Amino acid sequence: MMTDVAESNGSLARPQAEGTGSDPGDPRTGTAEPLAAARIAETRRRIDEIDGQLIELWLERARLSQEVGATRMASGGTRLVLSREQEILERFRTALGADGTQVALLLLRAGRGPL
Ligand SMILES: O=C(O)C(=O)C[C@]1(C(=O)O)C=C[C@@H](O)C=C1
Repeated sequence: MMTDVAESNGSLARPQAEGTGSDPGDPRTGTAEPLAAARIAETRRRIDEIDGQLIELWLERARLSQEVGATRMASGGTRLVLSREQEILERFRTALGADGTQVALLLLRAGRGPL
């Protein structure tokens, strides 16, 4: 499947076009070379495991964030704590660069909702 990807500059980029002159072989792996295809399939199994864990962690984090917000608001506190959000944004930016900031913004939104 060809899927557009949002680049950090806001433009949409197409992944490297299929059919750039080389033999795609099996379209599921993108190679005609059996050893490479086997290695790709094996590595993809690990990628799928990691993606599953990321999804679980994403959902768990969102639930915990909502719990913290509900506890604070039920006690008369604020919905948001912006200094805490800054800490989180900085942590992700330090570890992952500008894309880390984007990830952290999405993580925060998944928990407390849009600003
Ligand atoms: O840590 C908190 O106080 C939370 O409410 C959780 C959280 C987060 O998702 O990390 C969400 C909203 C706040 O503005 C800050 C952080």
